[in-house]
Amino acid sequence: MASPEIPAMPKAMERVKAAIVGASGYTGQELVRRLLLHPQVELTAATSRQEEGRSLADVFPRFRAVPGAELKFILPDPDAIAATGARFAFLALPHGVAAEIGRALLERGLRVIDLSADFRIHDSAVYEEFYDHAHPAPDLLAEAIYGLPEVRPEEIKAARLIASPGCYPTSILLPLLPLLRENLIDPATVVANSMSGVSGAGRKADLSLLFCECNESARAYGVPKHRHLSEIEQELSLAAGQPVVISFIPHLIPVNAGIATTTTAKLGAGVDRAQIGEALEKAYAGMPFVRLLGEGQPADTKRVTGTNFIDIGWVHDPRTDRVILMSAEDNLGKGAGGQAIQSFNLMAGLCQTAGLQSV
Ligand SMILES: NC(=O)C1=CN([C@@H]2O[C@H](COP(=O)(O)OP(=O)(O)OC[C@H]3O[C@@H](n4cnc5c(N)ncnc54)[C@H](OP(=O)(O)O)[C@@H]3O)[C@@H](O)[C@H]2O)C=CC1
Ligand SMILES: CC(=O)N[C@@H](CCC(=O)OP(=O)(O)O)C(=O)O
Repeated sequence: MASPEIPAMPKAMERVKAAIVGASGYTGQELVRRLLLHPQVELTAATSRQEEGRSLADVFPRFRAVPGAELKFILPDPDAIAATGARFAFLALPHGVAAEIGRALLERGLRVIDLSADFRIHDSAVYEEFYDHAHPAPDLLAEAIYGLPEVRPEEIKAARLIASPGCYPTSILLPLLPLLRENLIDPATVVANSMSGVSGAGRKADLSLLFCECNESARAYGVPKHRHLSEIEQELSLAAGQPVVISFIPHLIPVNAGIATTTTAKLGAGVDRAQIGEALEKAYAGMPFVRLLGEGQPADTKRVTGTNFIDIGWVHDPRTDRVILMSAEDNLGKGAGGQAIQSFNLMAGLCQTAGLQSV
């Protein structure tokens, strides 16, 4: 009997060289974790002003013995980053700073995936209204693609500059967009309540974020005009084909990571509740990182933290004729670093799920 044929080993693929600017923060650390283990990426640069000269493994001991973690932090100097041969740069920097470094890297031929808010808002006047300073690079706004891979994959593939969405917006937009596109809800009635873990605020010293201030505690903040409303309303309005204004109430809860969002809206006239489930299925069938839980199933942050999934459940309340959408994601995963890598995979012509399959 002939022995079974041994499949040929795939040829070693050339790795795509990538840099992380702002690698010592929370989203930077998530990018490091994912990219060190990404089968088709070589991390060539990681920046931090405070950690310059130390290795990734020294600063983050959990990466000890992981190949590549001997890489040393360098200063966020665009020439030094470009000199490492990186073709892509992830910006995990505060807004305002990101646009300036992003421009310098684009000028040096890199493709940029920005995790900050700097390129998310198409209108620089709206950016200024919500971020309280003039836009640092308004001439680049026209080419930036709002990077929701489930919504505009083809534009992401061709992009030079990605504005990766915010954590709260991702959890609000993905459940709502299909319903607005299909006119299933009344856009004037949308209310979104979100709860975020403390890593959402970044890795910085802030009295209100100390353990004793946050632990065993929950509080609303940023009301009534949290800065994420600018990008949420922009994307909802595009989907609805008319201006949409919503109420959004974020809350801080005492967990390290995870966002749970509950969004409600009145059903449109004559809409049957079954159309809600159908629209979500139609929008996300086959999408690797959107898990539809179905009718009556609440989403739970415990099932998504550490992953790139967003879970979405829904229920109809016949007393108020409102649909209640329940979503959960990791703010550092699908809400930030994971989603940015999903866009990067598309841009680099890789499988969308590469490096993102941990559960
Ligand atoms: N945390 C979250 O859940 C999410 C965050 N985001 C966005 O991603 C970006 C990064 O967030 P996050 O990781 O939380 O932030 P952190 O505060 O945790 O990290 C910021 C990083 O930027 C570097 N940095 C800060 N200031 C400068 C500067 N002036 N020049 C160069 N580097 C600088 C810091 O290193 P050093 O000071 O040593 O240089 C650090 O590496 C932000 O725009 C944030 O709004 C988006 C989605 C979710
Ligand atoms: C808990 C907490 O403080 N969260 C942050 C949102 C973090 C985030 O997503 O910032 P981006 O706008 O860059 O996406 C906040 O409310 O400002």
